[in-house]
Amino acid sequence: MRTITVAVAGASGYAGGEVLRLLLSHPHVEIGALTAASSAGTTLGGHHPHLVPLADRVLLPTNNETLSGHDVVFLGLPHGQSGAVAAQLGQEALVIDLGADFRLQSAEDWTEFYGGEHAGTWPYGLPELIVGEGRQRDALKGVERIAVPGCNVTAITLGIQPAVAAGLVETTDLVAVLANGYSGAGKAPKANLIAAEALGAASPYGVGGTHRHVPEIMQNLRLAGADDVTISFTPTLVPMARGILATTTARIKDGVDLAAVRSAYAAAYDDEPFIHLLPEGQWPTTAATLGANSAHLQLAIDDRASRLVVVSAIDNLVKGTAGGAIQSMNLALGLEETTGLDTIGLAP
Ligand SMILES: NC(=O)C1=CN([C@@H]2O[C@H](COP(=O)(O)OP(=O)(O)OC[C@H]3O[C@@H](n4cnc5c(N)ncnc54)[C@H](OP(=O)(O)O)[C@@H]3O)[C@@H](O)[C@H]2O)C=CC1
Ligand SMILES: CC(=O)N[C@@H](CCC(=O)OP(=O)(O)O)C(=O)O
Repeated sequence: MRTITVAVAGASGYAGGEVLRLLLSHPHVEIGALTAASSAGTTLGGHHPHLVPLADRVLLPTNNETLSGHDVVFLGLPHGQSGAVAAQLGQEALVIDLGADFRLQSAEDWTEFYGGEHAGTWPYGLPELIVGEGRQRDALKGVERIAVPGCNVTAITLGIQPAVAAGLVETTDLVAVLANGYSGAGKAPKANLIAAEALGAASPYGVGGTHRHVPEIMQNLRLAGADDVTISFTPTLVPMARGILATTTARIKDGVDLAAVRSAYAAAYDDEPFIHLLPEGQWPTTAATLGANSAHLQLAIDDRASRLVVVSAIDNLVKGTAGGAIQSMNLALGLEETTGLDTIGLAP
């Protein structure tokens, strides 16, 4: 197998750093240019001291000159910045955007939730997404562009899509709440992340159907088979560095019991290397997924409320971003999908 050269734009950020941490264990990858914006000229070690083998690498400015000549370019840039950078890159490189710019199919949704001009739509990098009778992985082979999903979207989609695809639940009054670690917000200082106020507190954000991941979740569940989707989604920031614990509930259809639901989830996920439906009675925790490209799921039926309850846990930076991105890269390049990725978490 030839060596794959990889450049990472936004290497000083959390998502770019996590791509590099994982790629350092990828057997076929050689790490090329690392770029940033205001951090250009500094060394990577000053931003990511844990990436010891790359500590002395100097960050370059982000432009066509520094990013060209690689087989793969990862873009870990703030929303709205990837379009302009990607437009300069030729088709010879596989470009993988970790941001939101190319995820949505609807330009109206983009303008409503992000504002401004929609950059376009790229093949969506969630290999396990159920699309009709198939999986999204089939659409990723040989592609030159990939849009990596939002991390909250990944946790919720993986949690509820088997029930939607199997027609076991109503899809017009889905409810999802989740707890989210701070790293999901990126490294730039933000008002709601001042340590003295946020440490020790759980605080909601994006309340009232305003979070920009709502249209992306709906897009996925339509692909999974829902004719009509409505979801009320509320994230909460909790004082942990990484991790997402999502609880998604849906009104269960008459006559559907837990055995039928478990069997639909087993059929959907038994062959998936990174998705684990836990044994009955065992509940997902973020800790068990930290550092791993895993999603852990568990199910219950709330009989009194007639609702299916699905709890899903991921590491936002791994299965939610960098790990999912590398899984999709492997598929696009014709490598074994699991290359360089593992399922072993970092608990406690
Ligand atoms: N954090 C997470 O859990 C997840 C993040 N993502 C997505 O990944 C992307 C990056 O997020 P994250 O790493 O958290 O953000 P960070 O704020 O941690 O990092 C942003 C990076 O982008 C660079 N940058 C900023 N502006 C520009 C620009 N105009 N041109 C080039 N580089 C620029 C920064 O460089 P400098 O140091 O010079 O400022 C930095 O390297 C976002 O789109 C985010 O939504 C997706 C899923 C999950
Ligand atoms: C804590 C926190 O703010 N989390 C972010 C995670 C979003 C994310 O990383 O996904 P994108 O690529 O779409 O930005 C949020 O919920 O908006």
